[in-house]
Amino acid sequence: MTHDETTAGAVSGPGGAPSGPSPVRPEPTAEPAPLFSDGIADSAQPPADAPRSGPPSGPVDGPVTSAPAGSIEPAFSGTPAGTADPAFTAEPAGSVDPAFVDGPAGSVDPAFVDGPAELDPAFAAEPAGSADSTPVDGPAGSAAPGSADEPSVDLYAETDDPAADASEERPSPAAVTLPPELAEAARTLFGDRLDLAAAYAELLATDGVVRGLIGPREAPRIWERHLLNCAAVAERIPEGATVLDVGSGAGLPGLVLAIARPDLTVILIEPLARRTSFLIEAVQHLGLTKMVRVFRGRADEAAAGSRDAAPLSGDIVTARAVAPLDRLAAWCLPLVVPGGRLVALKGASAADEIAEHAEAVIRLGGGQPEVRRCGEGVIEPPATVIEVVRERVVGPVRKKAAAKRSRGGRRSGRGRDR
Ligand SMILES: C[S@@+](CC[C@H](N)C(=O)[O-])C[C@H]1O[C@@H](n2cnc3c(N)ncnc32)[C@H](O)[C@@H]1O
Repeated sequence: MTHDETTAGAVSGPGGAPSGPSPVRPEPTAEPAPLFSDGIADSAQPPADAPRSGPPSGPVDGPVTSAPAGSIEPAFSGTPAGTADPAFTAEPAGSVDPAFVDGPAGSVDPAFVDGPAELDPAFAAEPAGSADSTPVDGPAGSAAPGSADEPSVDLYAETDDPAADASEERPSPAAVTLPPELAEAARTLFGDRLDLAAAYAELLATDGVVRGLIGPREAPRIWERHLLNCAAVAERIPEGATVLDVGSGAGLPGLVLAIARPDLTVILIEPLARRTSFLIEAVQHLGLTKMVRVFRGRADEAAAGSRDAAPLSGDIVTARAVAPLDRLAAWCLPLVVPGGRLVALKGASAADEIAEHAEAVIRLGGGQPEVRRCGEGVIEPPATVIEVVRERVVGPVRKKAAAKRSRGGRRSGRGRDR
């Protein structure tokens, strides 16, 4: 069932508002129930455990070309019109046309494009040496080397000098040809949207690299490390769900999920200008404007809403390589409708993160975090996610408690002084 006609109206209100039964079913319906296990995948994180397909079953169809089906524009770049985003002045020369920031009129909700951009000072999620470590308005993000959530740490770390990237030759789309040994897995995960996935892979490997969003050495590994790994998570998402992808970066996993699952409504939440520009263009290029929107801002800004944008919430909130589980829960649970789930793509760190952060997650209104493996029998190793059901709506407890404590403290302090 396709919902390509889905519009912005499908986005529900504040995370805490909805009452009644959750639209989220506890188990996925998109595919026969996979053999979920609570065991930990060896790791789903590139590069250590890049997913590989199962043994190739006979001859494959050969390389998938990047030409997507009919509705997709043949070329990603073009002659844009509009206003340049000053943030683009820092872009590698010639790699990005600033006028593309706003995209063709009407294709992306302006309120989303122009969302607040200041970065969370606790922006430690921005990996070391990120190609895009300069936030639009906020403080430069400092990296958390070796932080636990990292499928992309290596991915981004390879592009710590965007200018250097820009000086490189534009990567060849051929670099991202679907390896024959992954073809079966790709067909299973993307079905008749495989051409669309190929178009996105090409975009990542060309514009994504040129614009410093991913490292040049990622290009040949895009299928195994990124597309298939992210697409495998689709089995955890119920039919027709609204998915918010926090810290989408170049579209992982949100854009991949939108490609693999046309029944979804997807909102990509990303604060950095260069990344949101890429996302907007990618959404347009792939012909996904009816089901995917781009919100420029932080997760907490998306949850809070503003005068121009209603608070966002979704049945499922995804995140990959964004923050450790406790911080992720603080950012993402307010975006999840009660009964819905946070689905955090993690690797070998999953069990450790749960051991370390489960208490914090529960304090924040989440249920006991669970490890799930996705894509078993399709990719090897399967993708590992941590899932957290939003069981309770928890207000800004810390702030209130802190204020009370602080008032009480001052009172008792004054008392003592008197
Ligand atoms: C390491 S990148 C991962 C990008 C993508 N998810 C991937 O797996 O390739 C982390 C992303 O999270 C975004 N981010 C960091 N803090 C955020 C916040 N508070 N709200 C939303 N996005 C955030 C950053 O801008 C960055 O694009």
